[in-house]
Amino acid sequence: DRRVGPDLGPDAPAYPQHEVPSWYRDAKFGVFVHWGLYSIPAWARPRRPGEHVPVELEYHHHQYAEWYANTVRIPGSPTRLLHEREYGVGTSYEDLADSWTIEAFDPRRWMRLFADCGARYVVPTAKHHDGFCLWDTATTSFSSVRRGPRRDLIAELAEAAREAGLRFGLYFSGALDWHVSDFAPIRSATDLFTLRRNDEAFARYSFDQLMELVDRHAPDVLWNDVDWPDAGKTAGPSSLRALFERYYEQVPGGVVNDRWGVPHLGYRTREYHSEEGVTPWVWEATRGLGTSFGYNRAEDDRHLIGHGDLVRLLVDTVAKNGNLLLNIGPRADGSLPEDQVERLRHLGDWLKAHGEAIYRTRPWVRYAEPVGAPVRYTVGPDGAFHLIAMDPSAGWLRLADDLVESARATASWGDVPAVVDASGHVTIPPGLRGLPAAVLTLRQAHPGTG
Ligand SMILES: CC(=O)NC[C@H]1N[C@@H](C)[C@@H](O)[C@@H](O)[C@@H]1O
Repeated sequence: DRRVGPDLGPDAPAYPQHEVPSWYRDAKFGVFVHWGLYSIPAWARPRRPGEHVPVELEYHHHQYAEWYANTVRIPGSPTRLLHEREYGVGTSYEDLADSWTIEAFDPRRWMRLFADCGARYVVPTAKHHDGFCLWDTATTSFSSVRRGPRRDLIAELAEAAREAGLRFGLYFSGALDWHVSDFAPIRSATDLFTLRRNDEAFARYSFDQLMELVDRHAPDVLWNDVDWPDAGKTAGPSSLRALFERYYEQVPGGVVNDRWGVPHLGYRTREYHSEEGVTPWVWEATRGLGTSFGYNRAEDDRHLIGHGDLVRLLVDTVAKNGNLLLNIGPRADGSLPEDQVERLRHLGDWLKAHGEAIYRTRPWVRYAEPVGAPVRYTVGPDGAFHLIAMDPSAGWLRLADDLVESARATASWGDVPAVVDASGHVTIPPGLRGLPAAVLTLRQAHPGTG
């Protein structure tokens, strides 16, 4: 029962054409940061990987800690019970704003870490569904400048990101803002579509907020979430069309995602999912390191993706023409959870050794083989062809027929020549068998260059 979008009628705006910029396609790896009031309670009912939650409990047991403001309002939810126990019945979620202190916040350290771990862009939340603004906005007093930290966190993050050589994007919750809505809590997928404002005043509010951020920081990525208020989807000075036109004018190398609810997008997004194969469109896989974007203190190492699986997730995504936007959920005080940092560093170490097979590459005509050892393919800007073995511990693999000839002539594991026999059997050097993925590079032009 997905709500049919508004009938935009004959005056439906014509949206600007805008290519996904090559910096974005070359970047391959970005860091998402969900940080806000929800990081104070930092709690959602932990969901074990693969656990099935019946659809009627989806929202009652929401695994996203950043949804606390909604979950806490569902009578009897585990979040409501925890909140009453820890904060008392009389404390609202919004009251927490005044208790937010960020004594451990060090934006330069964050950005140096992300850059050192191989990220090329960073996308922090400017405003999530709770409506709390992390920048010096003139549109509301519900912000990190007027409450709690009394600091313009987006400005500090923007400066630190660019100082660290990172592209700087912004996440914005276009459709949901629970501070300026007074609906009942969302308890189903249907509620998610019906319990939201679509009026002109809200469309203008969202437009004004996002334009403040565009005018002030010229973000390289506009990462809108869920949808946009319907009243902003028709013609008018504060319409989405006007927003895109102003954005592209001010940020010619900028890029938007695909969650605006109108027939305009930059790259497509997949959340905790992947594409099936190489796609003609540019896309981005996003997920938390665990089952939540906002920090969830109820999660432990068992809930987080394995170090090796994280490397293979990036490789698989890139081979399918995607980027990975990996989320970090800082604690309220601005410190970064050690188990998250550890995975980021492990990915960074792999990228330091094998980044040539990732950055600035493009997919080949196929991303993998239907049978045989799991491999992924990428093609470098210089024509170098990379076969990435996804299970080096097997010790060997058999090349597809169309690769054997060029492999026998030029293949190497880094600077170690590869041992390839006439049947395409190639040995994986023992020293590489402990890696999460090993890279065989063919330097010579090969069949089917993508
Ligand atoms: C598919 C979709 O609309 N997801 C919304 C979801 N996006 C994540 C990146 C987080 O920000 C969630 O809190 C948000 O609800």
